Amino acid sequence: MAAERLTASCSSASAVCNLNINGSQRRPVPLSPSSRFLGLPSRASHFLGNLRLLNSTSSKFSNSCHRSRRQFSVFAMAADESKRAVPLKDYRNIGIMAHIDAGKTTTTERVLFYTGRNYKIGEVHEGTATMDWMEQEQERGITITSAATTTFWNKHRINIIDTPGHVDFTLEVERALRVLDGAICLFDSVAGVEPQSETVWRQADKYGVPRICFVNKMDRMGANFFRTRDMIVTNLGAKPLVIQIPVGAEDNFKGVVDLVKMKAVIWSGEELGAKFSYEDIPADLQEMAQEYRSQMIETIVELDDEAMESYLEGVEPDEETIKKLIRKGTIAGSFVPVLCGSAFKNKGVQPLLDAVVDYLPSPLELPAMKGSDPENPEVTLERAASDDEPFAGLAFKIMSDSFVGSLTFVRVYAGKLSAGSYVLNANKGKKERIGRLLEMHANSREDVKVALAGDIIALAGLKDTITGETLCDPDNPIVLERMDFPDPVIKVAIEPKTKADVDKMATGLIKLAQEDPSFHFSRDEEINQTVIEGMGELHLEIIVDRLKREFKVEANVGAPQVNYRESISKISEVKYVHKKQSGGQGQFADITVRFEPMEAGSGYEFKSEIKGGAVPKEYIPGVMKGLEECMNNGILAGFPVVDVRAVLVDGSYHDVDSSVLAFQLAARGAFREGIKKAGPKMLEPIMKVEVVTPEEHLGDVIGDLNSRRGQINSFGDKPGGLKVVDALVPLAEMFQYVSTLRGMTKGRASYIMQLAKFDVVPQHIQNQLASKEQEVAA
Ligand SMILES: Nc1nc2c(ncn2[C@@H]2O[C@H](COP(=O)(O)OP(=O)(O)OP(=O)(O)O)[C@@H](O)[C@H]2O)c(=O)[nH]1
Repeated sequence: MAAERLTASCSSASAVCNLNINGSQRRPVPLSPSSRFLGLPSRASHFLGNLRLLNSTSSKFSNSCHRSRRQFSVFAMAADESKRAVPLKDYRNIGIMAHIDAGKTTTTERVLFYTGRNYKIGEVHEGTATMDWMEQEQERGITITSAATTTFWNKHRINIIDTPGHVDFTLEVERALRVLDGAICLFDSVAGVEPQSETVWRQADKYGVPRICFVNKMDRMGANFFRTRDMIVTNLGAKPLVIQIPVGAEDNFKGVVDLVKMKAVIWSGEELGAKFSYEDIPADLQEMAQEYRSQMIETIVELDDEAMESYLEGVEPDEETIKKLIRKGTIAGSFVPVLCGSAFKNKGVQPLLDAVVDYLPSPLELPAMKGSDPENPEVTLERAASDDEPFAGLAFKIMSDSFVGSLTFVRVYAGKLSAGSYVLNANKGKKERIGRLLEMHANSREDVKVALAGDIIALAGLKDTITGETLCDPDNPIVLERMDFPDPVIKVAIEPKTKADVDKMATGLIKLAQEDPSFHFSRDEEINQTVIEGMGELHLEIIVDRLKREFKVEANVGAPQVNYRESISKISEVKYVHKKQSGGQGQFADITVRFEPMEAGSGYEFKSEIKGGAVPKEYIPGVMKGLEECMNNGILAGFPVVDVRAVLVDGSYHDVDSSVLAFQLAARGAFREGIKKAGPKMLEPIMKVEVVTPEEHLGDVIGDLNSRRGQINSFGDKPGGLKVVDALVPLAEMFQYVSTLRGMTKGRASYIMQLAKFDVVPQHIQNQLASKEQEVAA
């Protein structure tokens, strides 16, 4: 099962994104009713099956959560009165990040159990035994995940925000990381640091999210805590701070040595709720425990002069100081505390929760949220985490909901939000009425009247807000820093099967695009075609499946195509004069534009260096419009042009004959000539691919990757006598790879892939793409 799930994780190329429902799409994308998506159930359903599998346990525990509503009501009452039941310093907004199968769901369920939800836990592994269980999941669909769950530990309120197990949907991870304050990073102690952990780790670095690591599955054959610790150094470039060491391993895993207390924590059994006790450190571990404790203390005293001085004089810091310093270093990102356990065998979860409380930050310990003034984007504004600040929150997820239509999940950064009030969507400049405020607990919900700074809340009935937008106090507008949504890398044409499907499809596409900024669609009336774009095959398969299931749309879907880009390699400067005199008023515009290559991922930028009104202000929008139109249609094969800055350097005008339109047309001419002179090039998405295969198929796997224009970067070993191959391969060569790999290795190999970079397309392929474009244009 693990291999199957791993395989499923890959083909979608890993996700991410921008909402662009109006983007222009001139070139027709072939549509063959063959439907690799709708007509080919095998692979699609394999993927979807796996997704359902992921959701299944959340639904199990979600249902069970209804049983413990009383606890929530207590909180809700306090919130109704705008009083804090839990001080903000005792909030922890956290996520659990992991490579697929590392045990995120199992750990989350244990967390919910030990934090007071007295229900029978649904074991992930039980479900995998029967297909019935997956069918049941199919019934439930893929929309039942919750985005946030609230629970309590040692009087602290812990909001756990979903980060999906499936890093294919990187956007999901990205937006979760954007709104959480700390994270638990889970590793499988046998596999160590796996590629998707590396990806999420880098994302967490990007958002500066403090982390603690939990080396899970210590009961598994081949478990190795210290190897995983070393991989945290080599693969992640992080500084681990070992604060526990395991007592035993594999079948003999009994508990942990807590290096802060210098006590062994031993569990009496492995059943749910098994008791644990603090005991003396076993004799055979005393030396090792002492060594790791010394390392821990030497690391942390560096953060505090006084503690360092005492330590040098031979005085060890006391428990309280040790905890304070671990907390300080964790929040500052100086190191990552490393713990271990076995979620499945119910060992190590309670100390993990203690570590969340002890070492991860409350909203108060993080820098104030930054944003900009919507009226004047150059002005930076801040909102501190406080109920007394003006309200500011970020919508980070939209979810369809069968009861209330759609739910918008908002992280409240500052101020209070009341049911029935009006807030400003600062990105759109529109007011939204807050209908119901719902506090989510897995799949159950509780109406509350007020949400406070630090809360994660679901809003029902918002009309215009999409993921990534800021809601704020209308009298104190602010646009909070947006999340990054990289552009989609593949696209397919989609055509409704019947007239009745046309409207339903439009409604469905709009709703899905609102939920998922990594999904774009566009409609070209001229060629009567709708194209959907996403981050990979799996991503678009899910979209098509959701159109079918949730919006009852039957559609034909074409084969996937890569979203190529065009760019330039050097600076060019052109003077272009647009001049026409055909009786009556003429047209005149004269501009000089410099085109400069920019760093990868920079998109397109326009700058004006006009001095002394050489081109009057009122004509500059014409130049901008002309250039922008052209940027959607590169000169090589009509793909969007990226990473280019266009600078309007100089120009002249005519008092009578100049107009906005004349400057727009001049800009188009300047674009054509300027890009031609700037060394135009075509770019394609390159995927980082990792294939895990039995040794006997290694040769075939490598030969096949080479034939796909792959560049093999490294080989390695995996537990179980498996080989791992790391390669960079163009996405265009990876369609259908899952079935080739399966055939080649009798289903024994698996792979994952994610977007690594955009790179120049080899000349012969550029020529093919360009001649295809010419055929289409003709
Ligand atoms: N032996 C052992 N198995 C575990 C442990 N934790 C989880 N598992 C098993 O590992 C498999 C994957 O666990 P999940 O909790 O679904 O892992 P996940 O990270 O949520 O997986 P995705 O949601 O698919 O990414 C299941 O069969 C679990 O029963 C553990 O501590 N020890």
